[in-house]
Amino acid sequence: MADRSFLDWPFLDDSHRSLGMELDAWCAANLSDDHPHDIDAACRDLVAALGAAGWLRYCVPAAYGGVHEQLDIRSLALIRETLARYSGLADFAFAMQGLGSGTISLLGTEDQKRRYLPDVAAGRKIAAFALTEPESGSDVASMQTTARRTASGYVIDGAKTYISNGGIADYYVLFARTGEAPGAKGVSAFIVDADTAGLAVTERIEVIAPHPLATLTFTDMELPETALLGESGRGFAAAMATLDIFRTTVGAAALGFARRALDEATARVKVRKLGAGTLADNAITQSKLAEMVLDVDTSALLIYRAGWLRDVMGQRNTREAALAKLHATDSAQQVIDKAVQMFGGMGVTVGAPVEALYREVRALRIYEGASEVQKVVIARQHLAQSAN
Ligand SMILES: CC(C)(COP(=O)(O)OP(=O)(O)OC[C@H]1O[C@@H](n2cnc3c(N)ncnc32)[C@H](O)[C@@H]1OP(=O)(O)O)[C@@H](O)C(=O)NCCC(=O)NCCSC(=O)CCS(=O)O
Repeated sequence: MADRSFLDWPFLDDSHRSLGMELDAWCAANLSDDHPHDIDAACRDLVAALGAAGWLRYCVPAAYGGVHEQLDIRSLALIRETLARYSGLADFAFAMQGLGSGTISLLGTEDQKRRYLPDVAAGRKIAAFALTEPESGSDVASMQTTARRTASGYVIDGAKTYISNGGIADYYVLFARTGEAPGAKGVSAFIVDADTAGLAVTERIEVIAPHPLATLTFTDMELPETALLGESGRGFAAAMATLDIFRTTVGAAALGFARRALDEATARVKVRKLGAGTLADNAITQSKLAEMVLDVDTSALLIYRAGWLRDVMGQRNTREAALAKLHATDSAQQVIDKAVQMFGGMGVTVGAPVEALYREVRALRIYEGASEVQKVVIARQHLAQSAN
């Protein structure tokens, strides 16, 4: 049984304690370690199941079928870390409903919110967030996809890649250059239904922890004016504000993977014979276990602090979200690597839980801003704050 004592920490309240316990019970009854062959179908089923059970209601504000008046980062983090302990794909399905609707929750018009958010919360619409391009990953401001203004709306040309849910999404939140100014100030956000003429899924991408992922191209794709999401020219800030919420939850998913690895390793070392005792009696094993416990607890503290700062204190948490993502994803990789080592050959055997965790955790140090980007964000925030 995973350590649940963190639920009593002061960053969380009673609603989080019951959410953590109820979701854990749901996961135990409904999720498995199986590796499905048809990933698209498995994802669709997971979105439908998470929607039917009410967990996706945490992805949208209460006025549109959600639970909290505004997105509660601690709930999102708690859900991601709990799902990730049971199933990487279930965590993925949940995460993308949040990331792919977050900009609408933050900046959408009443009509846009009513059109998309209740369906996202119910699991009836699958969401996606289309930011990364073939020639611009970390450097968002240099994106090349264009949105040309016309009398009736916009015409979009360009490409996006590594788009999660690409190919199965019902709509995409798309970022494109409207050109008010060079760089970050000339980008706008749009909502694009997947069946819009001119949108094509041109490549499906296979990765080490399978999930739906694709390259999209846009050729003379016409959008109405009502597709604009937020103010024209403010799309870069909109993307960053959305990532401020969801980067903390990427850390939480990594934490869930790390907790599972620690549980698997702990159970293993208690029974694995070594000399007259077990691996758990060995000082080197104990040193590794201590480092794993330390990494898990520090990640949890950083994650729930980042959420609390925004949820409760109402403060911008760009710095804290970046710290949480950086530490939780990097250290989860190390926790899982140690667990694999404790399992020996069994740890790299296909189908072993720690083998799957080893593959699942890797992308989290890259997506929603690589570890190197988080360091840039943290250093800039630190320098700006130290100048005051
Ligand atoms: C690396 C970066 C942080 C660098 O950004 P820039 O140097 O190009 O831009 P800045 O000068 O920092 O900011 C420009 C502008 O935006 C405002 N801003 C910046 N951050 C925020 C924020 N958090 N909230 C609100 N506003 C913000 C800033 O104040 C400036 O405005 P003014 O000039 O002051 O008016 C950045 O490029 C970056 O974060 N890169 C990482 C990209 C990334 O995370 N990609 C992830 C893609 S999504 C994904 O991976 C999931 C895909 S899914 O699985 O499908």
